[in-house]
Amino acid sequence: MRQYIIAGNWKMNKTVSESVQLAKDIVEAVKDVKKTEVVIAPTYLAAAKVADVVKGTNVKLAIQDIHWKDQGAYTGKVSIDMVKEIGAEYVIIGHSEQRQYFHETEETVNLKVKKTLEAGLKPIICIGETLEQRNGGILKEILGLQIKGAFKDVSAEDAAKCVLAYEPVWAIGTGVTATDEQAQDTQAYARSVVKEIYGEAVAEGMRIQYGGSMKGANAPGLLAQKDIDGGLIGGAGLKADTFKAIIDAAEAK
Ligand SMILES: O=C(CO)COP(=O)(O)O
Repeated sequence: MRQYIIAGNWKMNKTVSESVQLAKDIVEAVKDVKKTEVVIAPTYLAAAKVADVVKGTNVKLAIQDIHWKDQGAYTGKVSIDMVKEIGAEYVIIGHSEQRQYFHETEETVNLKVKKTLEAGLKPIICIGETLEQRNGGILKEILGLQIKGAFKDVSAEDAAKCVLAYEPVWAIGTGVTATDEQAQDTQAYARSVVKEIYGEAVAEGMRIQYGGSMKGANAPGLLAQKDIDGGLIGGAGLKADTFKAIIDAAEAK
């Protein structure tokens, strides 16, 4: 049985004080959640203060990105040691917004995955196709490249610590969700690629989140699918009650 993981990716939303407040609201809202792993990913600026809020609670901290170098002259970037020191457990890597707007490539995703694992933290590796790619019939090819690229030279033991997040680009922030069937079919395919690389045990153990306009109303249908093990939530993660509605759907399974 794979444990559901519901993660709120706050993206470039919330000031530091707003982030602290939202973290407090979420901690309070989920204090009785037992089965589901709950994760939040604030901005860099708010991360250390949010870390203090979630310490000792059942809410875990993720960071939205890292640089793969240990330290040095990389203006604007944050290293894995900085992230580790404040107690983050997860790092979101390869988000489609990073890929679209900030030159993220399969190679940089792979470097970040390896750096995160080396430091003992867990990557949430985002994959997903654009509408043009889906309509052009290259969905499987794209996912195959993304998954194989992310896991290049990563051992099976390390791969087993990773979470995959399938986020169709056309469903992010658009209000258009993949249907239960589209998400299930694609995620089953993603799992088959993991199996091809690492075999049955790693593939069956790996959690694969769905992301893209997930909310309380569509979460029960999505989370009922065999290969959907949670959600990476954008918009609905910015309020404790809408985030909690998705967690409730996971808890009810
Ligand atoms: O990109 C996402 C999470 O990383 C999904 O965002 P939305 O839930 O706003 O569509």
